[in-house]
Amino acid sequence: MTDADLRIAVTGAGGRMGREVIEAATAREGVTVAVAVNRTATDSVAGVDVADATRLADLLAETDPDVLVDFTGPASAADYAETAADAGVAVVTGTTGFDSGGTARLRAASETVPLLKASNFARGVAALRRAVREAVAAVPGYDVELTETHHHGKRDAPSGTAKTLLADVEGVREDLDRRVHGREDDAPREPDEIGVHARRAGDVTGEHEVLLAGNRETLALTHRAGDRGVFAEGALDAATWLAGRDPGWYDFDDVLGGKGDGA
Ligand SMILES: NC(=O)C1=CN([C@@H]2O[C@H](COP(=O)(O)OP(=O)(O)OC[C@H]3O[C@@H](n4cnc5c(N)ncnc54)[C@H](OP(=O)(O)O)[C@@H]3O)[C@@H](O)[C@H]2O)C=CC1
Ligand SMILES: O=C(O)C1=N[C@H](C(=O)O)C[C@H](O)C1
Repeated sequence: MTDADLRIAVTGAGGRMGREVIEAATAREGVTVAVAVNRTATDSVAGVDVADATRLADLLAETDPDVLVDFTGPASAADYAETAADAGVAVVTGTTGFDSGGTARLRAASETVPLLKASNFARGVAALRRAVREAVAAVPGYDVELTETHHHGKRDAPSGTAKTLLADVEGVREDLDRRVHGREDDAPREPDEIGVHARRAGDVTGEHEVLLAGNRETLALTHRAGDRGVFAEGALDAATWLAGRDPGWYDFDDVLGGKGDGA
């Protein structure tokens, strides 16, 4: 499927990311917002009417979009994914903060429809993840500290991207088996720790830094998102790629790596 015939549904249409997705979609040639919903009453966004989210199932049945794009909260994202699965609509979710039960609900939905989940839709973060895995492997024994900074409206901490990066580090360094969140103690750092620091301030869009230190040197790998458009564009790229795929669980690397292209 190409951009030319992509029709999307947007949940959380009144939120920071929902608005950004609608604005990016209406600006992108060939993409149509078929449905937009929000929990609380919301005026139209970029000329797109926003309906009450309780009507989502009916609206999906009426309009039959290709992909539902969700940036909401973990409880609603799981609900919306199930509603989309019931309607046979593919799901792209960028929502973060799922517990194991929420993730299991998404996994169950992915047995019925294609579902793509990513904690970060910036291409630079995909590159950061690769760089982090390579760097961590290249300097065994170095201390690893991860710091993320976000706007003061963000609810979940640490960020979904931070958790993804932590899993990446732990996948390479099995000796790092203890996440230390913040640091408040009277003891030196232990070698099995990964320090995790979440900062919330002002309107920072999103920053992630992985610091490696040892052997009289430091190496810092950092990504800064300039604005939310970068996430919205990545989510639309993901939606375009996902439409028409087989049911299953996909991530943003599948889109960037071209896995399954032409299918
Ligand atoms: N993967 C990525 O690249 C990115 C992911 N995110 C993630 O996207 C999510 C949303 O972020 P952001 O847009 O900044 O958040 P906002 O708080 O600005 O918006 C959240 C939206 O979700 C809705 N919502 C939240 N909880 C519920 C619920 N229980 N039931 C129904 N609707 C609900 C809100 O509705 P209402 O208006 O009624 O409150 C609102 O429309 C977060 O998890 C964030 O981490 C953010 C940026 C990039
Ligand atoms: O809530 C946000 O704003 C962001 N959330 C995502 C996360 O939790 O990693 C991605 C991005 O950093 C912005």
